[in-house]
Amino acid sequence: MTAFRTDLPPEATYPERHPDAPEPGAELPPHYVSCFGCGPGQPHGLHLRIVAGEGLDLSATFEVTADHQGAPGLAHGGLLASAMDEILGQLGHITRMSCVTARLETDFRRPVPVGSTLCLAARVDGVAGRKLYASGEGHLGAPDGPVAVRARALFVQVGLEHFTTHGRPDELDAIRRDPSMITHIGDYTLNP
Ligand SMILES: CCCCCCCCCCCC(=O)SCCNC(=O)CCNC(=O)[C@H](O)C(C)(C)COP(=O)(O)OP(=O)(O)OC[C@H]1O[C@@H](n2cnc3c(N)ncnc32)[C@H](O)[C@@H]1OP(=O)(O)O
Repeated sequence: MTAFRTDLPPEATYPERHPDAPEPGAELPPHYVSCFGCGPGQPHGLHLRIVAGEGLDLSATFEVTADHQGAPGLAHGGLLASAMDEILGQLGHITRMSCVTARLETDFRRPVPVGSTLCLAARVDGVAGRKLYASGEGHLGAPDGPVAVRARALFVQVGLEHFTTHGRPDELDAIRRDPSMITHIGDYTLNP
């Protein structure tokens, strides 16, 4: 096991954009209505709106509000890491791999004031078996603005049983009652 690293291993390959990946420019559907990162039904969430790029990449905007403070008037680092985790995890939409985060490394390069818009960018760096390597940044104010946060992550592909085995029964029952709480595309159920 290559523990505690997200470096791309030599055996990694750069996958094709999946033929059924969302069209470039399309906004991705939230994978789960109550997701902290993207769920519209999560009142305390980040409400990221994530858009597919031309290749194996995504972009998003994150409006930093007073609810996201750590120090007075400044974003909490853990929330910035959460935003990066979300957009990096949703790269699975492009490769059609349902993944969970195994490792997330974050560099905080500049303070992020409340009231800022953070423009997020994320890309697949490579895939090795079940492992998907990804990286991304958050730019202050504009997609070419100064980098405030950088992240690199390793995601591991899992089956639906990961969620049915480990998820809390209350939420799983709610999804059984209302399957529209999670996103299905054709015969493909996104990581809930
Ligand atoms: C669809 C799109 C929309 C999807 C939209 C989804 C967006 C959601 C965004 C948020 C995502 C999250 O926060 S997910 C929630 C946070 N994450 C979690 O709860 C995951 C908790 N961890 C686990 O359940 C488990 O540890 C797994 C599934 C990650 C791995 O367990 P496993 O299945 O038994 O596999 P295992 O053999 O241990 O590991 C597989 C390979 O990965 C390597 N590996 C595992 N962990 C690490 C690690 N920390 N650092 C380095 N390497 C690691 C192993 O060495 C191995 O390499 P090799 O020997 O094969 O070479």
